[in-house]
Amino acid sequence: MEEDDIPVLVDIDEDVPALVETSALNEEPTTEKGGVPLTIICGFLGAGKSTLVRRILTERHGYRIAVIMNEFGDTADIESRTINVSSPDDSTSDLGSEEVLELANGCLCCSIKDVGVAAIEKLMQKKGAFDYILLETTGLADPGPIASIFWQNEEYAAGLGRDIKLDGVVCVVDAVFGRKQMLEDEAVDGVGESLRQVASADVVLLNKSDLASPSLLSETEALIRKVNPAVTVHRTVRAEVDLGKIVGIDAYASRVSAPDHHAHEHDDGCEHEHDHAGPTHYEVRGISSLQVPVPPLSPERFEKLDEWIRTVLWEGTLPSSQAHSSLEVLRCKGMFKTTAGKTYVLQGVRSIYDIAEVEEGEGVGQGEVGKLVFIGKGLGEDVRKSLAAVAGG
Ligand SMILES: Nc1nc2c(ncn2[C@@H]2O[C@H](COP(=O)(O)OP(=O)(O)OP(=O)(O)O)[C@@H](O)[C@H]2O)c(=O)[nH]1
Repeated sequence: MEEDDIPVLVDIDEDVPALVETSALNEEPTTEKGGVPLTIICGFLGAGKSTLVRRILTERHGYRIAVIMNEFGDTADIESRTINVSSPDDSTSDLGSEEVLELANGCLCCSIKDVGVAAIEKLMQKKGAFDYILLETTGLADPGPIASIFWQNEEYAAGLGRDIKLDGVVCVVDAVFGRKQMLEDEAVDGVGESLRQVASADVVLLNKSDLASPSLLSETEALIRKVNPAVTVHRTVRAEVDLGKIVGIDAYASRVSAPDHHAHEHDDGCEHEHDHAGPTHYEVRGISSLQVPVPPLSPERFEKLDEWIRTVLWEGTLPSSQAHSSLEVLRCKGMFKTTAGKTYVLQGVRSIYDIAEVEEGEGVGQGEVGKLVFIGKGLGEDVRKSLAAVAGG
């Protein structure tokens, strides 16, 4: 082993050393658009999150990434975790809290357990050290609340999201047990965390695909798409995936793919685009998704749609309903046009949402009919009909 390859432990209170400049993730560094991009990695227990993280921390990919192990969820019953990123003859693998491990490939492995979001901001203040953050949640954590904290939004412009920009949520699903877990999983409030994770994800790695039969892989993938029609699925073995497919995807930017247009990778490594027509409403054990077409909106309809979204996301009810709040939107996204020819993109995580105009040619799906996708609890046929009536689809 060469001297350069030996990881160095750095105390977080000392200045994090500046790393050697390497190629940025994108041609245009996303930091210029405000904030260091952050990807949340969640996943089912034993699905392969650590395998993915270890790969990122040890492979020579040329990216400067800080990987943060997080315990933001319910910390009470979550075991303490470490990642072995060292070679077998290295004894520095066991990371304590508030430590940063600088690795030979330019990555930083940060352990800031139990100190909350502010600690990441603290890390950011010592910046220059890294230009991309991967946040690994525990196997049981619901990524939704964390995602909404980091999502760049006016509400947070002067707060926590100032230096960090949410790029996407990646969920690692076990190809062997994932389907069973999704179908059986039930949390205290009746919706399993595994379903919440899939519902909140922008990208799913269907990992351990070497161990699952082709039919199980197809069934699991179909279930994932039912829970989240807007997600991109990559089948992986030992979490081997081109990093460009999980980082720098800008899933919360005002540029989204048409929600029912999926790319997924087959075992032959060949990627195909699929249009999934079929039903537009699904329910899997409490989590449902709905999708409606949106023809070009007049200003009045646009206002009505905005009001609908506001009421559903903020109050948990339909605008016309006197009922108590019963709806919970975990994620929404979509794209539509106005009669004036402008294109808008909707992005939402829980109660936070944003409708932004996109430049002509910037968005994908230049057709006249747009689409909206909502994923969450209580989104039944009545909600779909109500949205369809407002959107005019
Ligand atoms: N055959 C096979 N084994 C895998 C694959 N990915 C991971 N493994 C193995 O599965 C086991 C669990 O993987 P981890 O990466 O530790 O999973 P994890 O999601 O971090 O697990 P927890 O943190 O305990 O939830 C390890 O023994 C891995 O070597 C894969 O694609 N195929």
